[in-house]
Amino acid sequence: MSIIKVSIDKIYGILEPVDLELIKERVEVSNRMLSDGSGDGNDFLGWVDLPEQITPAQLDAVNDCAKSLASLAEVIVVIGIGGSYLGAKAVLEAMSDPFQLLHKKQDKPIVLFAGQNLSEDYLYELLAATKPYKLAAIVISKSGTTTEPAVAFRIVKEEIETRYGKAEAAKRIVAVTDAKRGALRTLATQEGYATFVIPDDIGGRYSVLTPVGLLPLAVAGINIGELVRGAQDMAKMTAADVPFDENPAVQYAAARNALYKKGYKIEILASYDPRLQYVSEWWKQLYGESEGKEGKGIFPASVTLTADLHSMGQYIQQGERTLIETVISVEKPRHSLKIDSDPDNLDGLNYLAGKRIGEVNLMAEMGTMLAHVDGGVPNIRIEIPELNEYYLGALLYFFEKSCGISGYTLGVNPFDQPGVEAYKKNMFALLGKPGYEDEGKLLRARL
Ligand SMILES: O=P(O)(O)OC[C@H]1O[C@H](O)[C@H](O)[C@@H](O)[C@@H]1O
Repeated sequence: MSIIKVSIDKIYGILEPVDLELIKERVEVSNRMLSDGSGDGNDFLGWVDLPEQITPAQLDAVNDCAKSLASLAEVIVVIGIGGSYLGAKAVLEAMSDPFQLLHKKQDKPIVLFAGQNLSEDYLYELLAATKPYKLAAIVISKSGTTTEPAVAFRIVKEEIETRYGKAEAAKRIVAVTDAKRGALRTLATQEGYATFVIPDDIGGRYSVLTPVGLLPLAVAGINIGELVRGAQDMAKMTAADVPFDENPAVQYAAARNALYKKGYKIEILASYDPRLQYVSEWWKQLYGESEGKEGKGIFPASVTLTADLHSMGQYIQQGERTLIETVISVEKPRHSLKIDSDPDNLDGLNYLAGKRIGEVNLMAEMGTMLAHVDGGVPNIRIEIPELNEYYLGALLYFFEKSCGISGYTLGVNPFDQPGVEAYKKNMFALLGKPGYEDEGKLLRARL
């Protein structure tokens, strides 16, 4: 059995088996386009075979750098946005104890993120809170020119240099960027920072298994070897020659594209563990930037359950019927916690006595799935055995593969994001960046 199981039986009733049959061949062709490089954007396919190409020496280099940063700092600020942020954040949250900061003993450096917003207060408070701690930074930008991380890095760099001096700062800052291009590459060379390269043929949202994701995760004590091993196994299980019934990536791509054709235009990724919230955020960038173009594409949304059943649940059950619900279901909790019997039973919960919280969560998941299906929301279920590095690596690669397949099936280039430039142009013009003077005048007149 595959390490990830995709169940699509709960789309029937809304779709006929024939709807899926009609799309099967197309998704398999799309999968072959990824492996033979015959589709649009084929200069960005480096991620497809990346897992098997990662060598033990590369992992050692990342782990060694992580160790040296960790030996210098109690807090490491990871600066990046989009694909240079979400993969590391997703795995870190999924692997972490949400209450780690309350533990008296911190045996790993605390990893904080910056550069993923332009909030003045966020950055101010980050600087203030980290004052008592030994500090280091990892700055990540493929293009090396993205405004948000560049602004955050200027501020954090200044803080580190003021505290430790320029020479020591150069030991506490590591840059992950393009091999040659971009302001960050120039800056890193000039300042003498250690660097890791983001390969040219891997776009930001497909870069979690490059040093973009691996370095911050290694610093946080995550076993990146296991993460890569999971992805390696998933690459084999989703290869173009694996038949449809055994290949979770084509099954998922087929189900969502068949539903899209029938007018299901919003896909909600749901999970029943808040530690998966950022896996959903990572997934939203992956699918949103890959498919949302040329007036097409499923809108990726997410909910964390059961919390959102008490807010978004009403809409999902009875709102406009254009929703697909895709659930990431984790079979085994990391810990065991049982509900005890209470002699007074004032809360009426004795019927749950002896059950683990996980069993209650699973019944909530099953009950919700059937209720939503009955309400007209087709359900796709993605099961993983547990939340560890190996299965997370497999899950991330599964989503990447399925996303490439989905994009080609939809008829778009899943590896560009031309629409993202529009806001940047306006922001530069409004901020008075040289070269944008005329646009600036026009925009200001409209405000
Ligand atoms: O890594 P960077 O070049 O800084 O890019 C960070 C992010 O910025 C963008 O504008 C893109 O839409 C994303 O795809 C990218 O991941």
